[in-house]
Parts: sequence; C-alpha cells; structure tokens
Amino acid sequence: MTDRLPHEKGFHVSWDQIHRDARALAWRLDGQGPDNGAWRAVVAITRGGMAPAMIVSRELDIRVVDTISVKSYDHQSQSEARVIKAPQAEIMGDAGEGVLVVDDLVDTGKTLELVRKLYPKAHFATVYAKPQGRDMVDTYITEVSQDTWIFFPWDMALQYVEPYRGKD
Ligand SMILES: O=P(O)(O)OC[C@H]1O[C@H](OP(=O)(O)OP(=O)(O)O)[C@H](O)[C@@H]1O
Ligand SMILES: O=c1[nH]c(=O)c2nc[nH]c2[nH]1
Ligand SMILES: [Mg+2]
Repeated sequence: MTDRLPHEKGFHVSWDQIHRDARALAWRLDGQGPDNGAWRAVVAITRGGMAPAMIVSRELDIRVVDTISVKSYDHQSQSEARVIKAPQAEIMGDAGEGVLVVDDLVDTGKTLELVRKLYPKAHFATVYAKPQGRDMVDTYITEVSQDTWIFFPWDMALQYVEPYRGKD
C-alpha cells in the first residue's frame, strides 16, 4: 500500500520506539520457551522482522538466527503469499518447536498464516498487531486499529514540514 486513504491514521515509530518495543517483546518472551523456558532459535520474517529479531535475539542471548522471506502478490484479484527463501531445515526441526518467529507487525494475518502452516509448533511474535491478524500472533506488544498505517523508521527520513499556520 502506498497511497493513504482519508480514513487512515498514521502511527509513526522512531528508532528509539522500535528499540524499546522490541526489547519489551523480548522480555515478555524470556523463559517462555518449551525447553526449560529456553528458545532454540530466532527466525526473522524479512525484511521488516529483521530489526526486531536482532534486538530480541540479543536480549535473549540467542545466537542461532535465520530468515524466511515471504512475498505477497496479486493473482487474479486474489492476494496470495509465497515463500521465496526458507530457513534451514535443521534449525526448524520438528515443525518449528522452540523457534521464535519474529516480524515487525501483523496486519491482515496473511503472512503469518502462511508461515504458521509451515511451522505450526513455532511461536509467533510481532511488535505491533492490528485486530484482523491478531489471532495469528502468539505474543505482541502494542495493538493499533485496523485503519492505522504504521510507519517504520527504516522507511522514513527527516524532512522539512510547513508550519501549521502556513498551510492552505
Ligand atoms: O499481516 P499481513 O497483511 O500479511 O502484513 C504484515 C506484513 O507486511 C509487511 O511486510 P511486507 O510484505 O510489506 O514486506 P517487508 O517486510 O519486506 O517490508 C510487514 O513487515 C509484515 O511482514
Ligand atoms: O510499513 C507498514 N505499515 C503497515 O501498517 C503495514 N501493514 C502491512 N504492511 C505494512 N507495512
Ligand atoms: Mg514484512
């Protein structure tokens, strides 16, 4: 989605905010893994999941980190998603048990639905969640409304804005 519709609200996340929220996610997940509370590995859903996954893996001292790349595309007006890069099979083990799959957000839930089908025993964690995709995520930090667009710091740059009184 590139153009914003009039009803859409913007939720602008700074680097500091995503750092704090990803840390909060890590702390919530600490000790919740299936092996005496431990997690075996972190898998980031690229690309947005990579920054939160790095922060989570650092906080929880998990050195085994891999990625899964999911590409959404439109096929005859039906939106589909497919995996274009999978994590190592030996990391995912038995259906992903003990693996933390991390993404920046869940929106419609399509991305997580696909990854969940592949690794049903993994734990799915996102920093932000919208209501439509909430059932697809096991742990998240902040919920925003469905008509909110989340702007991440890696998609933004500092720029000049007109003073409020100067606008038409
Ligand atoms: O719940 P959904 O409706 O599936 O949407 C959520 C996904 O969309 C965004 O990724 P995107 O596919 O835009 O790619 P990116 O991470 O490379 O930016 C976001 O990072 C999530 O992965
Ligand atoms: O940067 C983003 N913000 C969002 O709110 C969103 N939803 C799906 N994909 C998204 N990407
Ligand atoms: Mg993504």
